[in-house]
Amino acid sequence: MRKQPDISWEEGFVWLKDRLEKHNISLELKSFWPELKAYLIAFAREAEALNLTAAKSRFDLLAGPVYEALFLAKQLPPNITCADLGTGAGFPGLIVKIARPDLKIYLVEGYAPRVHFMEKVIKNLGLKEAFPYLCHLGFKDCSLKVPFTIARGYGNPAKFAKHSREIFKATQGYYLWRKDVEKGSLEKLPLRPVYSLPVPERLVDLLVFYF
Ligand SMILES: C[S@@+](CC[C@H](N)C(=O)[O-])C[C@H]1O[C@@H](n2cnc3c(N)ncnc32)[C@H](O)[C@@H]1O
Repeated sequence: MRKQPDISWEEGFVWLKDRLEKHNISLELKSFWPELKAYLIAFAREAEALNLTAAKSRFDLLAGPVYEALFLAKQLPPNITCADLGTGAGFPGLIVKIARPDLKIYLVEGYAPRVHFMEKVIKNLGLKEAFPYLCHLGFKDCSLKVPFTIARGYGNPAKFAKHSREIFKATQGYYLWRKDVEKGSLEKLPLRPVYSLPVPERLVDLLVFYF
């Protein structure tokens, strides 16, 4: 089968801006696009070395994790401190930070090379109040406490709720639940989300927990 040509960064910008506008996600993409693009280029370059499956194309990256992270970024209250659990190379936390500079974010990850990658990106972009944090949660002690947690792809919503509450003593958590990947039903969760928001045009719900 012939490989589809990918879109250019310019086309990607227009596509993403249109999608955000279409769904009333009022973020000023133009103001943080240079940092976002620089981060995604670094990610695409190193994803394989970090044992992360790179998105198949630039378009997949923008239409999937980036768009979902921006949807989440729009929902978060101003000036909060939060931790992204199992952030990998920075999804969604680093994207949220780039779009929402008012937030203080800890990027918690158990695999050291991914933490080193985020340290490098943060330094190169000159981001303030973004802190990669190496810890294998549930296996190593974690002294970090935060009022808010976020995550995507952390295994399942139950693990997210348990670690948010028990390890971080968080009072609220926002979880991007990929329903096609993480099977299960919300009825069976030990703690139900207070509400969930469908991410438009994705098989993803943003679950909002009060712990
Ligand atoms: C499926 S990846 C998802 C990465 C990213 N959040 C995303 O949406 O693309 C899960 C990540 O969580 C990390 N992780 C899983 N369990 C963890 C734990 N208990 N403590 C710290 N990191 C964990 C893994 O190392 C991996 O980088």
